Amino acid sequence: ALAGAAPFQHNMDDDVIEDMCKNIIQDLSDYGLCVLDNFLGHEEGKTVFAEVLNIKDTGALRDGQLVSTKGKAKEDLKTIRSDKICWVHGKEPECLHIGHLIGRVDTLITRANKMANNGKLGQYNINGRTKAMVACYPGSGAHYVKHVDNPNRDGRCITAIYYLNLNWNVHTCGGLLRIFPEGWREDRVADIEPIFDRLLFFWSDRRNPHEVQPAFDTRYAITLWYFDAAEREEAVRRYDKERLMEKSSSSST
Ligand SMILES: Cn1c(O)c(C(=O)NCC(=O)O)c(=O)c2ccccc21
Ligand SMILES: [Mn+2]
Repeated sequence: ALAGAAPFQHNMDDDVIEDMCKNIIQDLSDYGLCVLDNFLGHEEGKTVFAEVLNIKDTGALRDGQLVSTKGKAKEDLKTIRSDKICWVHGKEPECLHIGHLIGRVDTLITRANKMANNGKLGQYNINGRTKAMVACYPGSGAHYVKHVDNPNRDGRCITAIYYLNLNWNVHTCGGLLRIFPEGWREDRVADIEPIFDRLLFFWSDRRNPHEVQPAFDTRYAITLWYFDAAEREEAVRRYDKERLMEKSSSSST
């Protein structure tokens, strides 16, 4: 190892991984979502949090969703600033601990996909993912309207969110993630508190509409979206065709 490079946490031992994977497979098939707490452990969680704070301090975070301006007076737009995001590979020198987190989640998802019946997790064949989206909600009532991550088969099948918020209390800080799982009774929702070192998985498609309720303290999370090979390939093909059509129609005009 490079002199002075902190040797990252030894690999999780196998039966710990196996256990977590069984938990993920069981919960995703029963509820469409799965929560793993104390995922990295306190010390490692804090190294990831420190890198996210550094990203924020360097000003790399950009406005996420557009705050709808219609019907809102100018001044209250400022108060409800929206989420801010940036995309991280995990190989950047200032993001090595985020990279380590990504590797750990990759290990789980890959292993769970192998372990699930006939090598598919919820009938998926997971072969890739997006980069990591680092998100920050400034504590000014910023929220995220109810939405589905992947409503139109863009290839994303599992959303993985890692929360970084130390001593988060939803009663005073808000920022609750409320999922409205399809098929649950009308009055049944899944309320997930964005607490430190918590890892959440859920199906990315229309089965899991969800919203982030207004946050009154700074709220950080890192999201990865995992791809199903077939759905992604089909989505890319569709996208390329659309671009081709656009080009041919624009060139013919
Ligand atoms: C900032 N932010 C999000 O927070 C969620 C989201 O669903 N978050 C759930 C959560 O943080 O608990 C998103 O799904 C999302 C999608 C595109 C761009 C930004 C986005
Ligand atoms: Mn979402």
